[in-house]
Amino acid sequence: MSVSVGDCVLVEDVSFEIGRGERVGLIGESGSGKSLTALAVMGLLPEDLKAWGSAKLNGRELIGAKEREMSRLRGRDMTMVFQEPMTALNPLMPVGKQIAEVMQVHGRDRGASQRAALDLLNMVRLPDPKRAAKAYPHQLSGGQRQRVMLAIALANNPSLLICDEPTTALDVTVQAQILELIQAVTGESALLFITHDLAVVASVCERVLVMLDGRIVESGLVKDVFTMPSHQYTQQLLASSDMESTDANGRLWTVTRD
Ligand SMILES: Nc1ncnc2c1ncn2[C@@H]1O[C@H](COP(=O)(O)OP(=O)(O)OP(=O)(O)O)[C@@H](O)[C@H]1O
Repeated sequence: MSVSVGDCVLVEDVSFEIGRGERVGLIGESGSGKSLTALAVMGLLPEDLKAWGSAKLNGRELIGAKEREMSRLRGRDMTMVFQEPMTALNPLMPVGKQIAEVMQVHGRDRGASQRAALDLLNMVRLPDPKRAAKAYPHQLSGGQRQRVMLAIALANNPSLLICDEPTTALDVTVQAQILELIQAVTGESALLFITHDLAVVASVCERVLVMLDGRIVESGLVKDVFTMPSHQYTQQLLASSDMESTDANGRLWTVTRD
C-alpha cells in the first residue's frame, strides 16, 4: 500500500501482515509515515491524501472501499486508539453512554449495550464501573480516559486494533499500567502498535516493523531485530535509544542521516 499527496509519495509500498492475536510494533522517527499507514488502513486519511495498492482485513479490500462499507467496519472490525483521548471522546456525554453507543451503532440493543459497557469498564480496570460510567471525560484522569478509549475500541471485539502512541501523553507509571492493560485485554485482536519508544515495543510486541522515509526498511521478530538489526537505521535507532551508550568520543549516539 502507498499514500500520496498530489505527486508526492508519503508512504511507499509498505507491506506487512498481522495474524489473529499477534502484536506488531511500528517504529520510526517522526514523519516516517507511521500514522499515515494506520489512517490509510482505517480509511481516515485527510481528503487531499490518497491511498493506493491493497490492504485487506479478513480478506476484504479496504483501499478504495466505499465510505459506507468503511464506516460499518470501523468501530466494529477495526478500531484505533489515539495519543490524546480527550480529543477522541465526546466531552458532553457520560463515558458509559459513549461505550454503549459504539455497540448500539453496530446493532446491539440498548439494554445489552449498557450492561456490556459496565463489563468493559470493569475489564479495563476502572474502579467502581457504575460510577465511572456516569462520569464525563473531564472528570477522569488522562490514564482513566485512555482506559475508556480502550473499552470503546474493544467493545465489538475487533479483528484489528491500532494503537497510535497510546501512552505518550501519560506519565511513566500510568504508561506502564496502560501497556500492561493493553497486553492483558487485546485477546484475539491483531494489534498494530505505533510508537517512538523501542522499550515499549520490546515489552508489548512479538514482531516489529521499522519505518524510514515512508518505507519499511526492516521487519522481523523483536528478539531478532533488537539483538541483530540488519539495517543501518535500525542499528542507529537502537544505539540512540540506549541513554547509557556513547560513541568513541564519549558522546551520546544520535541518528545521522545522509
Ligand atoms: N495532510 C497532509 N498533507 C501533506 N503531508 C502530510 C499530511 N499529513 C502528513 N503528511 C506528511 O507525511 C509524512 C508522514 O507523516 P506521518 O504523520 O505518517 O508520520 P509519523 O511517522 O506518524 O510521525 P509522528 O511520529 O510524528 O506522528 C510526514 O512527512 C508529514 O509531513
